[in-house]
Amino acid sequence: FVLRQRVDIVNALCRSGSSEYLESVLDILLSQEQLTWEDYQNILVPGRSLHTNTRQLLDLVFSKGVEPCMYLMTALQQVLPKFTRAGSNENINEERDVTSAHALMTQRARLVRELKDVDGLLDALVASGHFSSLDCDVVKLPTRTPSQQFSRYQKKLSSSVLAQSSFVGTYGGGSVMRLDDIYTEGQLELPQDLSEANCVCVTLEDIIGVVGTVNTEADTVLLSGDAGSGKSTLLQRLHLLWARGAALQEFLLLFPFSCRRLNSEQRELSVIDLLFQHCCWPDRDKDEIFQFILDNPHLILFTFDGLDELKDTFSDEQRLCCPTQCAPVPIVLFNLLQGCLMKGVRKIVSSRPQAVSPALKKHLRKEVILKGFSPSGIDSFVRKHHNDPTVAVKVLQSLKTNRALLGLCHSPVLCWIVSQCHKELLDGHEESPKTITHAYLMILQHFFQRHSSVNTTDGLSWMLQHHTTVLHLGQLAFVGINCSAYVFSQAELNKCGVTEMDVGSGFLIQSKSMSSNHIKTFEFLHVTIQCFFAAAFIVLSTTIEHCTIPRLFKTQDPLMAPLGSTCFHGCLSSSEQQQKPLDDRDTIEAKHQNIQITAMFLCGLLSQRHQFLWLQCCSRANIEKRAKLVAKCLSKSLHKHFKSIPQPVQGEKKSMHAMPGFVWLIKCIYEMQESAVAKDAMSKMDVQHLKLTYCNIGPVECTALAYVLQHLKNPVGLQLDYNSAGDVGIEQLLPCLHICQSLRNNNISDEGISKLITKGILCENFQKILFNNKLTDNSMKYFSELLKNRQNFFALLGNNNISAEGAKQLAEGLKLNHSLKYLLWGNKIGDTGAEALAYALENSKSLVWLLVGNGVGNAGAFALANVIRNCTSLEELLTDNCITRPGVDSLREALQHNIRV
Ligand SMILES: Nc1ncnc2c1ncn2[C@@H]1O[C@H](COP(=O)(O)OP(=O)(O)OP(=O)(O)O)[C@@H](O)[C@H]1O
Repeated sequence: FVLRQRVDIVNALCRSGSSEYLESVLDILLSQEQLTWEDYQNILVPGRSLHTNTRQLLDLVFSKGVEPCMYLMTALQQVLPKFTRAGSNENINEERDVTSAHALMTQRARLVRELKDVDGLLDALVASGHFSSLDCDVVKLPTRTPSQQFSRYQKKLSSSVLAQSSFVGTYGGGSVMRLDDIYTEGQLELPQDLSEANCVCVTLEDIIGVVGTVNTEADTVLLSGDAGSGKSTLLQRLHLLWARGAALQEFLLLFPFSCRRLNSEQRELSVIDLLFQHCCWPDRDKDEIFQFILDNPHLILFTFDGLDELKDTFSDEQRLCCPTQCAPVPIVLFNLLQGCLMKGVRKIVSSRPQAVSPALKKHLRKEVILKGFSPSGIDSFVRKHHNDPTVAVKVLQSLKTNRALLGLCHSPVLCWIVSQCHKELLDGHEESPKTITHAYLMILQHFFQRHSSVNTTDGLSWMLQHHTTVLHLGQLAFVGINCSAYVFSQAELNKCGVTEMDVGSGFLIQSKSMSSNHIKTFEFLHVTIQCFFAAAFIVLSTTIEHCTIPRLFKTQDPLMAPLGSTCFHGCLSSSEQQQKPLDDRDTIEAKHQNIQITAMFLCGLLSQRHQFLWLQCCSRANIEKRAKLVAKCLSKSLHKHFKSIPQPVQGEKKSMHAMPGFVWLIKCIYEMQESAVAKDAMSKMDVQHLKLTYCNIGPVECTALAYVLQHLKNPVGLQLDYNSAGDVGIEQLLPCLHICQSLRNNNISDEGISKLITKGILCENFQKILFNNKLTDNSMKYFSELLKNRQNFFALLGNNNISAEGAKQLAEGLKLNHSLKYLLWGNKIGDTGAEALAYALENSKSLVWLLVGNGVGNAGAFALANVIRNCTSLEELLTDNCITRPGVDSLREALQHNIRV
């Protein structure tokens, strides 16, 4: 019967599209011991189609012999009573015992799923005299099938993930914001490779998808991005979508970890402890659930947020392969990332870029970079943040007029600050901020005033009123930054004098935790806010050591000692005081990145603009002394940087390839807003060429760069390729465009281009711009104008989005230009565009590379034959287009002519 009716059985079990019937049959066969747990797993393979699973059941039962087949028929009859077949009915019906017990059996699978309150049911049965307490004990033994235990665990895990991911942490201090209401897509990109390709934007799904994979054998995806770029929030979004069943459904279990919290785990743990104790405890059948995880790694996803916050540096030296073996948590984590442990489980790890050492890169499946908000992202975030659309419009308008502030808003954390402080921003009492420090001071004042009984609008009194809170929180922050501690116990709060009232100011929030150990801990709203308080402490404290400030600026020095001040060591636990050996330049920078952010805030807080705040609570002499010291340290660090530049090879220009440390020092100078400091710092820069390629320069860095580079003694050639300046950044760079040579791969669109070109026409240095950006036909009129006026431009517009229409406009300018060598590869100008260009370029003698990859067909080829006839410099013309035989013949004929000439 099983063999004969195979098709009907498969159809009957799968007709509903749900696996409910199949699961019920399996449950029955399991309870009758006709199937083993192993059989069950072989049949019900998650992710495989229902039909295949059902066929697997039939094959297996058939191979087991007649008796299991009889049980299968009975089970089918129970689960699908209408499923009757001639020849089988009588037998089945004979054996059928239509009792209520039987009815219960039929409904078994559904009842098991739906019965949540077993205890209540048992009580009722005992009360009605149907059950003894002994019966109850028997029922309470674990009698669920493995799939039911598993789905129960999955439900528990997803409901705790849902609870943890629904709200955004930064809206602490009383206000709560749902992630759904505020989440705004950030700009996600794959790393730009060296082949000059356009940067590739990706979506949330692509983080796990195949796009951008560089090592198919590795399981770890890196999500990298600067401080406050939104990495934690993006992971939180992924968690939320998974828990809701809206994304990542190929994974049955998702285990989210925070490296920040893993830091506090002092015990040695095994993977099993890590999963169950730090994420979700299985109330029963722990071993079976773990076995399921081991057997199905492809159905499991781990996320690790903030690898840079882990006290230990990634290393692949200590091997751990056994999932039940205990080891220090960082060792377990590193072996998971490498795939030594639990190979096949997919991992997403987020980190600031500086913390990604070459050792880790070897083990990455791919990298995805989060670049903060795009201009439209800023718009949408501000609108989401304000229920009242008129307020949102006002905030956006005010951003339009303050371009430096708009630049800051590309960083989501700053966009959040600006939106929170919209009242302060819009009331016009104060100059609106253009430095990061100013924005953070604004949020400080905003939080204090929100909780203050006295409504103070002038800066004089708010700082005075709250300066002890700033001091307490500052000390806690400073101690933490010094030893990479971001989670604090109540005892640590007490040691730094942090009172309940200080906590009430809203800057500290209670840590979220999925761990089974429920000790209350605190963390700052955001780690950059911790850096800000640490800097405020350095300004206010009367007890810091003299060397603290110089040490802040020595963070590029590999052998730098910790900031440590003996008077604070009392605040640290002995484990915190143990500094780990510094072993690798990349990771040293990572460990010090928060110290660098602290140093940047210190520059801002001691700037002339903000000194008045501190003068209310500290002596003028003290503040002025510290401000002088900071300026001196900055200048010294930059000079040291310049001195390290090697002498040029004979005949070449002296060139400096800036390291990330250079960009940080420039940002510190910008925060100080003192042109004397900028001038002094630049006075020693003795290079002819400054290469800032791949330096992660976004709009904020462009503002700082333009501020400082204006003070150069002699102009340099500035190369800013492979950064993310974007339209807003370009605008900030205008004052130093005269020294700029190239801006390839910078996310520039038509909006940014008009201003750039107006200025670019006047800048002789500007020769090689704008390949691999986002330009369209709309900006070709500006380029046409530029080409008419400038004869030393040699490369233009490769890999943008220009079509025939744009090519026609450009042709106008090209007629008058005799310098261009490289033009328009990787666009989509087609035949019509090629014809227009061919006409304009008829007499060109300079072109080397033209129209590769542009969808040009035969008509275009015929037209371009003329260009070939006359232009002897051409090396590559029409590779990668759609030309067929007639077009090729015409080009060949032109080439022969060219060669003869
Ligand atoms: N996509 C987003 N939508 C809405 N708000 C966001 C988004 N990303 C970040 N934010 C806001 O910015 C704050 C900082 O972001 P987040 O903590 O995710 O940055 P991060 O990259 O993890 O920073 P760090 O490296 O310093 O830990 C968030 O608390 C939130 O207020």
